[in-house]
Formats: sequence, structure tokens, C-alpha cells
Amino acid sequence: MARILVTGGGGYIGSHACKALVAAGHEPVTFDNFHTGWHDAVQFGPKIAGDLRDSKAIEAALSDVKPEAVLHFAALIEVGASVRDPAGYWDNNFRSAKALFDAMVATDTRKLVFSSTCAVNGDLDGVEIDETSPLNPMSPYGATKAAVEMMLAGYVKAYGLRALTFRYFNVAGADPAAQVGEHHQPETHLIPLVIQAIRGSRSALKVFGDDYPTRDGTCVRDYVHVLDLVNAHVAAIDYLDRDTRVPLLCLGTGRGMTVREIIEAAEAVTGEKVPHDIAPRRPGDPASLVCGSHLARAELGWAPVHSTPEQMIGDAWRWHQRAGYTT
Ligand SMILES: NC(=O)c1ccc[n+]([C@@H]2O[C@H](COP(=O)([O-])OP(=O)(O)OC[C@H]3O[C@@H](n4cnc5c(N)ncnc54)[C@H](O)[C@@H]3O)[C@@H](O)[C@H]2O)c1
Ligand SMILES: O=c1ccn([C@@H]2O[C@H](COP(=O)(O)OP(=O)(O)O[C@H]3O[C@H](CO)[C@@H](O)[C@H](O)[C@H]3O)[C@@H](O)[C@H]2O)c(=O)[nH]1
Repeated sequence: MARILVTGGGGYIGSHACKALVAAGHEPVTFDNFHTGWHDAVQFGPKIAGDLRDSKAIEAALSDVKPEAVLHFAALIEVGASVRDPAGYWDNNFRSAKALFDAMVATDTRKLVFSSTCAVNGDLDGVEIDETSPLNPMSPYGATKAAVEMMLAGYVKAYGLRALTFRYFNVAGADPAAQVGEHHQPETHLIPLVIQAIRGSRSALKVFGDDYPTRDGTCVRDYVHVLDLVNAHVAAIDYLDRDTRVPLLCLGTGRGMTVREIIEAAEAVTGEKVPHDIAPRRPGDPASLVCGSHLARAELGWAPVHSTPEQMIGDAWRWHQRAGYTT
């Protein structure tokens, strides 16, 4: 049993991580500024309201909580918004990571799991992505994550942090018990928007681009169930005790789905039509991001067991119906 500080525990993935930590016998403490997160998403442990860029606040939280490890989820996460507001993304994502890492060094808090993204790799002409793929971010969001990865590598070497970076592919789905789910405001992610289009709580889904060099012209992504993803974080806490040989693991399924295929899968799962129109490409979007790595299986014994389109869309559908969010 360990106390774990969860930055961004009021957000989508962080709130699911807190539930998984409790199930594994740990004690999560959320640190969140609730800028894009929700107080009512923090259901599995106490919370501290604070901004990571406030060095004193995060240092005080670490001194009080004395966590065994930190899971660092907090960030701004939208590819498209980062193209419009790079300054805001650099300010939040880079500064908050630096303040957190500095506070960890100052309080002798050693273990860290950092949430990065395959958006650091950008388009590799359809080649599957693994831990050795070159960095080529296509958006300021991806660039901030690549920069934090590089900063962290230096902190590990110089100050003895024990860190594991996960590069996630597209996270989807919800807690099967629908206690927590994906609630971004405004929502920009494909699967929740597909569900909202079906429910009629917004107008037709816009498919961003049908002229990409992919099998049906729409973008390909590798969708991974949030439950599988957070289970990798639970495994990482033990992993950091025994091994820090591997600093970076990709978390995806190896199966890419186009936007059209997601629409078809949602129609099959829900029995409803998805109203949609073709719209221009969204700036910053790579054509294809698919995981080609098995290293997480080898290192952590991790395998995505919930990440079928049926379960991801079905769990998201049940969560949306239960929560009743209309936007
Ligand atoms: N959702 C995905 O598909 C996906 C894919 C790859 C990587 N990631 C990464 O996973 C992490 C979590 O993503 P999410 O989908 O849960 O996002 P989210 O927006 O739901 O949650 C982020 C949380 O961080 C908090 N936060 C942001 N800046 C903060 C700050 N300066 N101080 C304190 N709290 C702050 C927000 O209030 C929010 O609760 C992010 O780092 C994101 O880049 C997400
Ligand atoms: O209304 C919409 C919304 C999305 N898409 C497309 O659907 C795909 C997925 O988009 P989205 O769900 O917005 O996810 P991404 O932009 O791929 O970004 C997510 O996945 C990345 C990893 O690939 C993470 O780094 C980001 O934080 C996370 O937001 C993309 O091709 C979009 O162009 C549409 O066609 N219409």
C-alpha cells in the first residue's frame, strides 16, 4: 500500500487512475487546479486544489503527503487548441512539469510516471511508432511533451529521479461501472463527439478531412481503453522499485482505426446512425498514429485486454447515458 500523488486527478485519465490505485490497495491524493478537470470526478481519495506552476503549492503538497510516487497527468491536451494558443500550452505544460520536478528534487520524492503522447512523433508516413521512433511533433502540444521528456531525462541523470514515461496513443472508453468517464468541456475527442451526435445533443459530427493518404481517406488512430491504460500505471509503481532500465514505453494496441471505421463501430454498438459531414482537415493532425511496440508487454507484463472498439464505445455510451452530459 502506497500513497500516490496524482496530478490531474480531476481529469479524465487521472480520475480513472485513482479508482485503479484504490483497487490495487494504494491511496491516491489528487493535485489539480480544476481548470479543465472536475471536483466531482475526485471520488477515490482526498484532493488538493492548486496549480502546479505555483512552486510553493506543489512543494507544500509533496511535503505534507509524502507520496511514494507521483503520477503526472496534469496538462493541456488538445492538439488543435495548441496550434491556436502555443503560448498557453508552453506556459502550462512545460512550466508545470518543471515546477513539479523541482519540487520532487527538493522534497526527495523519487518515483515519477509521466504522461506523454505519440503526438511527439507526428507523421511517420504510416510507419508504426515505437520507442525508437524519431521525435517530429506536428503541434505545439506534441512539442511541449517532447520538451518535458527531454527535461526529465536530464533530471533523472543529474538528480536521481526514478522515472518512467508512457507515450499513450488515443485514450477512449470509460469506467465500466460508469462512476467516472470522459468529460472534457468543450469536448473535442472523436468518440464522445460521435456519441453526442447520436444523442442529438449537438449537430452532425464533422469528419476532419477525407483526403489523407489512408485506406479510406480519414485519419487513423490507435484507440486504447482508459482501463488498460491506467492499469499500466499501477504496474509502473512496482516496476520503478525494481527496475529503471527502460525509461520510455509506448501504450497502444497496434490496431489503427480510421474515423469512418469508428463511426461504423459506433453504429453497430448503439444501433443508431451517426449524423456526420466531411469538413476540412484540422491543423496539427497527423494522418496516422499506430503503435508498433511490444515493449510494455515485455517490461510490465502489460497487455490491452479491454481495448476493443465494442468495449471502448460501449463503456463510453453507458457513461454518457448515465451522466447525461449534453456538451
Ligand atoms: N486523452 C488522451 O487521449 C491522451 C492521449 C495521450 C496523452 N494524454 C495525456 O494524458 C494526460 C491526461 O489527459 P486527460 O485526457 O485526462 O486530460 P484532462 O484535461 O481530462 O485532465 C487534465 C487535468 O489536469 C489538470 N491540470 C491541467 N493543468 C494543470 C496545472 N497547471 N496545475 C494543476 N492541474 C492542472 C486539469 O484541471 C485536469 O483535471 C495529459 O498529460 C495528456 O497530455 C492524453
Ligand atoms: O470532431 C472531430 C474530432 C476528431 N476527429 C478526428 O478524429 C481523430 C482523433 O481526434 P481526437 O479524438 O481529437 O484525438 P487526437 O487529436 O488524436 O488527440 C488525442 O490523442 C493524442 C494521441 O494520439 C493525444 O496526445 C491527445 O492529448 C489526445 O487529445 C483525428 O484524426 C481527428 O481529426 C474528427 O474527424 N472530428
